[in-house]
Amino acid sequence: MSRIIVVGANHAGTAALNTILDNYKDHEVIAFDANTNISFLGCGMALWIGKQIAGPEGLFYSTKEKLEDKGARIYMETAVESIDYDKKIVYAKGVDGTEYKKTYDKLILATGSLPIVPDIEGKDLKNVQLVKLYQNAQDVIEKLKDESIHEVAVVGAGYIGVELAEAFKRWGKNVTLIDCVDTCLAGYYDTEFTDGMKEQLQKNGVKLAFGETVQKMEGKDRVERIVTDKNTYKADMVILAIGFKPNNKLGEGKLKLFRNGAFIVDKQQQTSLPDVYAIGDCATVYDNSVQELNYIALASNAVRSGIVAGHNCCDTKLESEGVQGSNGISIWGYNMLSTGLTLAKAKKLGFDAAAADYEDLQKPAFIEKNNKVKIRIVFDKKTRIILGAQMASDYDISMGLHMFSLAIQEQVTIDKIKLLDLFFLPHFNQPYSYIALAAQKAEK
Ligand SMILES: Cc1cc2nc3c(=O)[nH]c(=O)nc-3n(C[C@H](O)[C@H](O)[C@H](O)COP(=O)(O)OP(=O)(O)OC[C@H]3O[C@@H](n4cnc5c(N)ncnc54)[C@H](O)[C@@H]3O)c2cc1C
Ligand SMILES: NC(=O)c1ccc[n+]([C@@H]2O[C@H](COP(=O)([O-])OP(=O)(O)OC[C@H]3O[C@@H](n4cnc5c(N)ncnc54)[C@H](O)[C@@H]3O)[C@@H](O)[C@H]2O)c1
Repeated sequence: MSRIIVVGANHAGTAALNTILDNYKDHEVIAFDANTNISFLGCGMALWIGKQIAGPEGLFYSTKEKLEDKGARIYMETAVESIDYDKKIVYAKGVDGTEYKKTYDKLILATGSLPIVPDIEGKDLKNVQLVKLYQNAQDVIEKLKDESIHEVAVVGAGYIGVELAEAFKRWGKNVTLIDCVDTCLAGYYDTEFTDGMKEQLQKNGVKLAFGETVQKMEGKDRVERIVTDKNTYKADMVILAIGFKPNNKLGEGKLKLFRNGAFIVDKQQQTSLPDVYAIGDCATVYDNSVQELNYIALASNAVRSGIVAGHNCCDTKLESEGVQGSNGISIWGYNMLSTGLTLAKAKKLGFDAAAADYEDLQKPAFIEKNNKVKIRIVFDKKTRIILGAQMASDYDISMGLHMFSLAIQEQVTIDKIKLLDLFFLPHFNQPYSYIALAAQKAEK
């Protein structure tokens, strides 16, 4: 019986474990996780902190017991400290001091990511918080109950920062959202779209400090102020949310790394060493929008990569379809979605790119309860291939984005969308869809 060891049992690890345990019976399956919990949905953290859900209970979909019932052996609060890749041995240590030495036939690294911490003065002051783990959310919620905390500064207006800005306003705190670039969500949307989110944040009382670089945080014991190159803001709590980096410690010097340190994997999730796979936030993805390797830390990518590695580990050849980095956000009911490249990013990467934009009502004008919707399709002017799409509305337009994700994956041209058969029912949409109308505006 061959032995598969999985290191890390959050989204990617759990997906791999379930794939192996549900489909294959002739393997001994062992997993180690350094944390106390499995499968924590960080995506629900802002909803929990913002009191939009009653508690964290629903934010977990698996446990040690569930996985062990299926036949695995799961060691929680047990960190893998080193791996001898030549002898195929994993060395781990539990919080109680117990040491483990286990050989493997196949190894899956699912060690995830770590929040990037800027190396600035004051980063170790009390109430300077990261938000990644279940325990981080618990800490933040405890601190929010402290009535002496009025001013919250959030550094990084990416996905986590924007979602948490809303959550803190829901507690009635004064929130300053700081980003070094001059808008929010700049990695995912062009200015024409981020302007809508800026407006939504301001309308709901979030103070925006965009285009400002944080230089230090000050305070005696607890943080009191945050200093940027342009201003100083009062801050009783500071959230650092400036992105993730891959947790690659176990592969250093042994596995080939991407430019940001992620384990380079092929479409079967195999690393540069045979029998060693890497999945989720610690690994690269194949990005169909640029047709090359990339790093995109998302739970959606993590679970798919776990499935792929699970099958390949058990000798069923399965290749990833690649990804587009499809993503979405909903802030006080304003929904934004994107996939692939923004126009700005496409141009920066050297594509001769253009955007086709359209704005409309979601439903026919005779429907009273109606919402504005905005769409942008980014395409390559030479090949006409769709490179990206962005959508925004206070209507739930999320399903529309999936089609663009597939279009990018399959390298569809924008001209194919112009007369595409899109269903119509007045309860949902218009006979002449804004998706097709946007495509028809694509310059020749
Ligand atoms: C606040 C927040 C909101 C998010 N919202 C979304 C969203 O809406 N949509 C989306 O797609 N993504 C979202 N994400 C990103 C998503 O959570 C990550 O992409 C996802 O968690 C990656 O899963 P993973 O299993 O690869 O890694 P991780 O979640 O980082 O898990 C890695 C696991 O490995 C364990 N581990 C690490 N090193 C060791 C070791 N040496 N030994 C043993 N165990 C180890 C850790 O304890 C951990 O359990 C969000 C993230 C955050 C923080
Ligand atoms: N809804 C979702 O899908 C969702 C929600 C939360 C997190 N996530 C994912 O989790 C990962 C981490 O999220 P995140 O919000 O930390 O990263 P992010 O990449 O979304 O945003 C980071 C932000 O920090 C800014 N920044 C970088 N360095 C800075 C500095 N020194 N000072 C000030 N600002 C700085 C960037 O300009 C960017 O706006 C991402 O991959 C994200 O996509 C996804």
